[in-house]
Amino acid sequence: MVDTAGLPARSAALRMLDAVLRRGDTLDTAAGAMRSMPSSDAALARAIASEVLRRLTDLDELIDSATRQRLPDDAKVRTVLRMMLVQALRMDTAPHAVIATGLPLLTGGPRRLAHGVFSALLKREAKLPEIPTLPPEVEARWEEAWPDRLDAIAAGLAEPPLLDLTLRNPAETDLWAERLDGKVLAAGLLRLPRGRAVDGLPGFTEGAWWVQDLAAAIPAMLLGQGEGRRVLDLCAAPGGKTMQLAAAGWQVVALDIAQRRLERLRQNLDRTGLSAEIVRADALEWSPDAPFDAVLLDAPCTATGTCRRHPDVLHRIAGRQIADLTELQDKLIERASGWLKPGGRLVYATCSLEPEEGEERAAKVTLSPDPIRADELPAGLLPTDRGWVRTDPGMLPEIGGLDGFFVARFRL
Ligand SMILES: C[S@@+](CC[C@H](N)C(=O)[O-])C[C@H]1O[C@@H](n2cnc3c(N)ncnc32)[C@H](O)[C@@H]1O
Repeated sequence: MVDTAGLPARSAALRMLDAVLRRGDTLDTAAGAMRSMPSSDAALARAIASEVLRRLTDLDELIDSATRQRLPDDAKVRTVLRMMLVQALRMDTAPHAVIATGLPLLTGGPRRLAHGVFSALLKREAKLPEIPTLPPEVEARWEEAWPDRLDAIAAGLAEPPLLDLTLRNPAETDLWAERLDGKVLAAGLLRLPRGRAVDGLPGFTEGAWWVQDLAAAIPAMLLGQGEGRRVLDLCAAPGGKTMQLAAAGWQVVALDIAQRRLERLRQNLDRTGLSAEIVRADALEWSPDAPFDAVLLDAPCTATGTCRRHPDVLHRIAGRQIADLTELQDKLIERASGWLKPGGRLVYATCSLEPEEGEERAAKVTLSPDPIRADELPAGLLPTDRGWVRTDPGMLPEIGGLDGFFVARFRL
């Protein structure tokens, strides 16, 4: 009997890939359209689509080696073949199951072609390289920006990331490490194996923690304990850093422009029992009534530093988006700098691997530098010569890596 139980997940993965590669949607947006599917199918669809996006360059090279005429980049048969190959070569799916759930996505000639190419490559014992090959434009960009880090960054992309949690109460780090069987990354930060359903884990319902990559936890850590002082979390939603700041005793004003993301911020605060004043506004037009002791600006960016969990950024982001965002980042920094009390601190962060969105923006800030010290950072990370933090997915490989982030701190 032909096993086609997995067909809806493959069909959804195909739609997700089409949305990302042809329409330029984010993987999150494409996955959002799968909301009505059973969660196990949606999770499998996302895993297949993510793995294809992570390995696209190498998958296409295999496909091209087995076709007489090059298939167009956007041909459906190419995308189906990418999915079939990634499942067989990276996801341990048995070839007969791959065929049974892949070929029904096609009809006629393309179906025969996919069958032939897939079988020929398997017969030839084709393999994908351990370390993914980056798409040429990304490789060129990062080669120029990080010539010594390029191989490590690509190696960091080979596997999806582990599951990092930030605890509401860092004093309970050992307790939650034991309950969740997690590894302690730093006070208040745990790392768990991937693939566990987050909402079923101990402590989720009571809001003892939230999901946040190790690198994403650094910016708020650099403002220390709030002791009742006022901080503006500028570009706050969905609120990972708002919760960190509130848990560290800051009185937080959490501002963002996006209503839906702010709803998630509200839900996150409700679940964790933490509080913040929520403001929905365009930061380019809003002004506060009184200056703040600190501003954390986690600026909108290309998010290329999150390429391990969002491999769509490897295929969607080009120079034009980077240029548009740097303009917005400069404006946000300028406004945020004007909202500080004397002696107040600004932390600027982006989850980007593009120096234009990090180092180049920080170099233009007119506030006084407030260099970050090694003892403020999780073990194994060091500040740069200028007292900034630069992480990339190839760092800390012994514990499973971390997202790419840039963080700088200034003082008025
Ligand atoms: C990197 S995300 C913030 C992530 C958040 N800090 C966290 O830790 O969960 C950037 C945010 O900037 C917001 N944003 C973009 N342009 C904005 C603007 N002009 N005014 C206010 N927020 C803006 C987006 O809606 C998005 O939520």
